[in-house]
Formats: sequence, structure tokens, C-alpha cells
Amino acid sequence: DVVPRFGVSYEKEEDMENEMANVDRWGFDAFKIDHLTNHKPLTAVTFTILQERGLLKTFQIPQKTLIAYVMTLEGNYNKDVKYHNQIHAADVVQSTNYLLSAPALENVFTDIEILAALFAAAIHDVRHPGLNNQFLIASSSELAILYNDESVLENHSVAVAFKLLQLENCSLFETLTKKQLQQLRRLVIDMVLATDMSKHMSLLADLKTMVESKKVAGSGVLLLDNYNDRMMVLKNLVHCADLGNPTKPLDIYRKWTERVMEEFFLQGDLERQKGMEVSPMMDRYNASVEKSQVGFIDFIVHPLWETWADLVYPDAQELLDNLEENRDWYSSQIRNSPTPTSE
Ligand SMILES: COc1ccc(-c2ccn(C[C@@H](O)CN3CCOCC3)n2)cc1OC1CCCC1
Repeated sequence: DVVPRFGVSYEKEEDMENEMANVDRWGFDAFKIDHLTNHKPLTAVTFTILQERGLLKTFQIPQKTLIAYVMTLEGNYNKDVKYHNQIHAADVVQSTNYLLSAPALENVFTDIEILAALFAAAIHDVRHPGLNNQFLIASSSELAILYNDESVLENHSVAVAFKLLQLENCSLFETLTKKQLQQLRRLVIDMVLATDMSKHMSLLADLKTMVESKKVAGSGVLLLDNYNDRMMVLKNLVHCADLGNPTKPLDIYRKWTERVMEEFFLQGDLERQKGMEVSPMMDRYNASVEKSQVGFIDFIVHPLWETWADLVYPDAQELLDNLEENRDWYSSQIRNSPTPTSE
């Protein structure tokens, strides 16, 4: 039976084709696809990218099994959560795919590693409650008890995603060999757990070490000759995609900022209600959205992306330029303190 071109049904054929034509570009607008597909951007993006990469053929995955699985996965993202929802997941899949396509990484990763990275991106925030690990731990939530306060949400997302594979007609990986599935599962667990911000500094330190000792083949392609190096680059790649908002075109970045602040403020409201200490940047009565973004970029996003850009030089230059321009824009928006200009 024939499946729809992008895996999901949509009204406006032309608009959908125009927007999905950008699926391989950094300016891709996941918000538009969310609107055009009636909140199924993750299915549309994942189906289109796996199809385009020929991964369904390579692993003999039936189209309808992929659609059934990703639709179910997407249904397990919480549409009422403003940031950590199906649109963010679609954005991270699309960004992961773009980063995997860097010329410096051409023919570096195997099909199973690519499939694992895209799958990890698709599942990485599933069932996110719109509350962070610190809150779940501080409130002794069921999840924190279950995962002993260790990467609580990250562990939960992986467990939920692999549980969904057991559902009727959702056995996405049944055509993989036992060995392939073991390898994929190991890769996916490691990549999703590495999206935990508490691992950020050590992950970045490893990436910096790699860049300093970077081995490049004559063709300019990265030489990753052992499993640990390949794993470390893949973890950083998905982590970069997850923290990619500030490197996007400003209008798209600003929409993500709006959503993450809405989600953070709701957590702050809950903390205030419960008599807990209100987390930094989550107090709607004491927040500077612009200052927070400048700090986020200066301390987290820019150090990471600058290192990534070194690794794949010059493939991420435009993204790094966007980031620096966006940082200056937010800095200029900080009330009562103009940016000291270098000129
Ligand atoms: C556009 O702005 C942001 C965009 C993204 C983020 C952000 C924070 C953590 N992450 C990554 C986790 O969500 C990783 N998840 C956790 C749950 O488990 C799975 C993996 N992302 C924060 C942003 O702004 C904050 C508000 C002011 C400064 C910081």
C-alpha cells in the first residue's frame, strides 16, 4: 500500500513541498512543518530523512513500520510542553542529519551509526514533562527514585523509546541482525545519555582533546580510527544539535527562546507554589531573557560550537557566524546597557 510522500497526511500539498524542500538546510523551519502536518513534524522529518538516506532500503525497514513507530513515538511527546515537545525533536533530527552531512565527515560513519544518531535524536526528549532533572530530584519524583537521581529524564526517554518498539506493528528494528541491534542499542543509549547537561563539560573537554590531535586524511576527511573516538564525536554531534537553537536564523532562534522561557517560567511557578527555591532563570518576576541567552551562548553554546567548527573546519563556519551575530543581537537587546562596540 502506498504511503504519503512525507509519511504523514497534510492539506496544503504545495506549501508542504516548499517547506520540506529545505529539509537539508540549516534554516529549515520545523514550526511550519508542525503547522502543515497538524503536529506531526517528527514523523514527516524522520521519515523523509531516513528515506532520503536510503536507510530503509539498507536495513529492509518497511515504510509502514517506520511510520507506525514514529507516529507512536511522536504521540508520546507532550504537545502541551512548550519547548521539549515533538517540534524540538523534529528540529534535533533535522539538525543531526545536517551535521552528519558535513564534508569533513563524509564516509566516516557507518549506516548503523547514522541510523543510531538519527534515532537517538528522534527519541531523546520523549515523555519530557516540561520539568528538568533538578526539579524531579528535589521533589523526590517517581522518576528520580526509579533512576537514582542519575540522568533521570535521559534514562526515561531511552527506556520509553525502546519499550515502544515492542508494540504491535512498531518493531522498527526486527530486520536488523542481533549484532546490529546490540550495536545500535549501545550507540543510542550512549548518545541520549550524553545530552544530559551535567555531562557537558567532560564531553567538551574530550572534543577539545580530539581537535588538538586531529588526524585528517589527505582528502580532508576526519580520521576516526577507534570506537571511543567515533562514539565521542557522535555524542558531541547530537549534543550540538540539541543545543543548536542559537546557531539558527534569528527569527527561528527567537521562537525557541520564547518557548523555553515559557516552559522554564511554568517550572518556576510550580517551585514557588511548592515552597521550593525558584531555579535561576525560571522566575518570571526576576528574569532577563536577553541576558540569560547571552550567558547561555558565552558559557555553553559558543565554547561547544567553536570546538565543533574546528573539528569540521570549514563546514560549520556559517553556523558559527550566525551564533556570533545572534549573540550580539541579544546583547544589544539587554535593557540599559548597549554592547560596547569593538570598532
Ligand atoms: C533557546 O534557549 C535555550 C535552548 C535550549 C536550552 C537547553 C537547556 C538544556 N538543554 C538540553 C536538555 O534539554 C537536554 N535534555 C534534557 C532532558 O533529557 C534529554 C536531554 N537545552 C536552554 C535554552 O535557554 C535557557 C534559558 C536561558 C538560558 C538557558
